[in-house]
Amino acid sequence: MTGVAIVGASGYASRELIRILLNHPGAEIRVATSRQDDSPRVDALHPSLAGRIDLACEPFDADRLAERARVAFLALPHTASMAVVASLRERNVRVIDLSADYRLTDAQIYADWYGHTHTDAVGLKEAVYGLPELYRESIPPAGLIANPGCYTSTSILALAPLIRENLVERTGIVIDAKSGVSGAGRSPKLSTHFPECNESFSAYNVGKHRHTPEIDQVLTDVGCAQGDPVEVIFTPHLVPMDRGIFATIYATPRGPVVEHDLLDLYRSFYKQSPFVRVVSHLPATKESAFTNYCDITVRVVRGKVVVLACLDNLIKGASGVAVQNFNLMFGHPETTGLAL
Ligand SMILES: NC(=O)C1=CN([C@@H]2O[C@H](COP(=O)(O)OP(=O)(O)OC[C@H]3O[C@@H](n4cnc5c(N)ncnc54)[C@H](OP(=O)(O)O)[C@@H]3O)[C@@H](O)[C@H]2O)C=CC1
Ligand SMILES: CC(=O)N[C@@H](CCC(=O)OP(=O)(O)O)C(=O)O
Repeated sequence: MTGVAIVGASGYASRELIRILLNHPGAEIRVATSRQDDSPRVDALHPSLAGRIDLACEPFDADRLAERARVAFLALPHTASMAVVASLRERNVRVIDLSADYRLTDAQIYADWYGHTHTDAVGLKEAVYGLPELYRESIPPAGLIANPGCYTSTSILALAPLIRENLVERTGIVIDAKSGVSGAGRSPKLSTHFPECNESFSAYNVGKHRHTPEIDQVLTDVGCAQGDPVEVIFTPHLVPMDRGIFATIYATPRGPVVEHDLLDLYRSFYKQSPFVRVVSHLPATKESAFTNYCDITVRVVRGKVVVLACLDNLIKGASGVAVQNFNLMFGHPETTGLAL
């Protein structure tokens, strides 16, 4: 049994993570942290967990955490993660970071898109990008996992087969993505206040969303045999639903393409990946909600390739993939605990 710590236990991603780990035969949650003064019980923070966990939150303390846990899941906002990772790695605690702090390999690109200087160069070097479908071999020995973002997982999984096989142009790929409101986290903000977002559908951060360089970086790596960098046009939207990401992606083929051949390519590309379902119908967020699946299909429309993909932002986009990474790091079958 592996002792686990949940750092930032009061948030939405943590709630899902705790729910999954409570059913995991190889994990025991021994530490939960929060900055709240009164040491709240986890089930007081998340009433849906009532009767399932008997643990109170405590302030973050690396020494006390390392006495009880071999791995820490960090569900903190970006910049808060990089402030604690070194203290955990020095104590030999393995880290799965759900924030964006270790996903971009270049500190300057991080500063350009996040508006903060990166303060942990050692961690940036050590981090492994935790998208098992693409980096399964690198994850088992990793000390620090950069868990991918929710929009990014959807977009990267949707495009990886086309990029790896060099079937589409690498610039001018349009990713039109929509997210449910839980994607913005639990802390209240004006844009996610009920009267602002209910019955409303809006785009945001057009041309400057911080997931753009993450998608570019990973897809460029996926297609590195062919050299040219990938540059996507990524437009996120907020939709008035609780959870789910849906991406409609348009790419220009480099030569003639046939829809059923593309579907075969996707099936073959993901045949070892239990959480990617290549479907022939048009997927919907309801079909992947509360699961660790990413559902993908592909169409050819008037000479363009159109890929449609969706997943649950809190599970396959955050906590579920974090548990996939935990499984690979600690020698469990990748699907353990994830038959949701
Ligand atoms: N929501 C989603 O769909 C996804 C989220 N992520 C990432 O996962 C991480 C967690 O997201 P989510 O659960 O949605 O966020 P929430 O806002 O719901 O929770 C974050 C938690 O972190 C703690 N926290 C906030 N600020 C600080 C700080 N400065 N220092 C220490 N702790 C802090 C808070 O706990 P307290 O106040 O009790 O200390 C808070 O509950 C984020 O990095 C997010 O980008 C990734 C993919 C998808
Ligand atoms: C709806 C909404 O606001 N979504 C968040 C992204 C979700 C998330 O937190 O993902 P990362 O960890 O990858 O940043 C946003 O656009 O910033």
